[in-house]
Amino acid sequence: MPYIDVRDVCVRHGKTETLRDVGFTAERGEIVSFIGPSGSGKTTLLRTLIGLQSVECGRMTVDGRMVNMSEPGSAKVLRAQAAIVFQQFGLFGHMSVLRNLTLAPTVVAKRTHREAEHEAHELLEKLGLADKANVLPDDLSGGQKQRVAIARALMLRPALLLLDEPTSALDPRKVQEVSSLLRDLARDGMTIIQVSHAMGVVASLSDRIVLLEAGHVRALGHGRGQASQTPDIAAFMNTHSDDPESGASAGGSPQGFREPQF
Ligand SMILES: Nc1ncnc2c1ncn2[C@@H]1O[C@H](COP(=O)(O)OP(=O)(O)OP(=O)(O)O)[C@@H](O)[C@H]1O
Repeated sequence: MPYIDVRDVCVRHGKTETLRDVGFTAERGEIVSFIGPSGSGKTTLLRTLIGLQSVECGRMTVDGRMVNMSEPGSAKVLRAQAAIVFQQFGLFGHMSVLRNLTLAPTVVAKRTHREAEHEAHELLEKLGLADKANVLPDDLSGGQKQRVAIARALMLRPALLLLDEPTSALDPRKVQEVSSLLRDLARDGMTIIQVSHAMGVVASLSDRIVLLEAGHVRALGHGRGQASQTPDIAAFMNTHSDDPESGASAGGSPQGFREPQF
């Protein structure tokens, strides 16, 4: 049984069907990328996975346990093991970077301040932010805020990490560093799901790709750096690989995915 098994998810906003019969699976330790045109439903699907979005139909199991997707507040199975990084980062502006990182672990997870601070300093070091611990978020660049937001999510030691465009504010070198960190985390067993417009990052990181189009799954791709991929995914990635914000040059070529095995 896959670690995540999502089937037939439908989401509606008023009269608009934002997601229609969406499904995919992921194994533990895999990196899954949601790609697709603007407005195709990627962020909505990410929010749905962590119980922030009401659904009209569909089912999902995580680690073999059923998540009640029709009641956002009841997604306890997920809350216990998932963390999300939003596109707007959502940092607490009046708290130092260090406090942003240690707040949830000390208050919610009841870890000691000493332990949480030690871990926070380690993560900040890893993400090239060692000198920013006592700085307020407003005094950081967009890319620094993005890395702080990722570090804060990692402080929760999630089994499942959800990321909405995790490299959008980063320069190419930082894209490489964050990609490398995500790869290491996945190798250690963390399942990572990202929404991304950065085709180079998608190509180099993804074990699976879900191509959304107008709220439904246009194609599912499987495999990192393998010989072929689905024509629809290849076409989408090739058309979007010249996007200057795509990070294509930083992360590798969009070519080379294995045939889908869903
Ligand atoms: N709260 C909401 N109320 C009404 N419509 C919404 C809401 N959230 C999303 N939508 C609509 O759902 C569709 C999908 O939005 P979503 O943000 O999931 O797309 P996306 O693929 O992530 O887009 P982008 O790449 O531009 O971020 C859009 O048409 C959007 O307007």
